[in-house]
Amino acid sequence: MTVIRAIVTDIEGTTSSISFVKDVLFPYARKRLPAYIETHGDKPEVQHWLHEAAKEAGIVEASRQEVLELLLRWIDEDRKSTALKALQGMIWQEGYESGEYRAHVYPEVAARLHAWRGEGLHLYVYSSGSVPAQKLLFRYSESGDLSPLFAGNFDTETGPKREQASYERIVEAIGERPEHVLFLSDVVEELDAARAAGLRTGWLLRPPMEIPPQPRHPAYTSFDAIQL
Ligand SMILES: CSCCC(=O)C(=O)COP(=O)(O)O
Ligand SMILES: [Mg+2]
Repeated sequence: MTVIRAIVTDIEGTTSSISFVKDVLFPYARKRLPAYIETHGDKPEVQHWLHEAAKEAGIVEASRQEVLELLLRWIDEDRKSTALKALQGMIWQEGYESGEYRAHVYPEVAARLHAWRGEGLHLYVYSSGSVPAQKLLFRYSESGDLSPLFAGNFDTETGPKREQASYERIVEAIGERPEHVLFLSDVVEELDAARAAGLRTGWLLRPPMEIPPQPRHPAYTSFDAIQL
């Protein structure tokens, strides 16, 4: 077995519960999106992502109301749109900073990340959530500030998570050979894409999910079970 030198981890369903993202983060952003666009819509960064959302939907000359309705629909559909994720991240910042919530991480995650880092492994995040949203989540986690443990972050600006080319870009960016990189995720299609790019894979199946008799990828119910 080749040595693992770097670990790239997904967030939702892997380090953190799906419920935290779907029942806390998404409703928080959904409720505040109209007012956020109203009050921050003239900022260049917000304008950029509103424009990108309209472009993604193929709407030419979209009104602000049309883009808002589009974004609300995308939140309900859990669409992994880079523009939506960027805007959600800006809104979530207010919730973290006001102490409205802290980010869920599974109980063993912080200690395991610290242990891997202590062993000299380089840790990265690859999530559909925007890079600023990823940094906030680990900074304001229930297990304290975990953000210094990560050497880098990747989001869908690197490419979709179910495409081989995205993982090829990530290993190139981190400067490792793919066989020395372990990708952790709860989504089998993401793991298939990572394996196609030559990475090692680990499938997180958090209880009440169960490991199937012949899993397509090495499967674990927690980070503590992962064999490097
Ligand atoms: C960065 S926290 C928000 C997570 C999010 O918006 C999301 O879509 C999660 O996707 P993942 O790729 O982490 O499963
Ligand atoms: Mg996931």
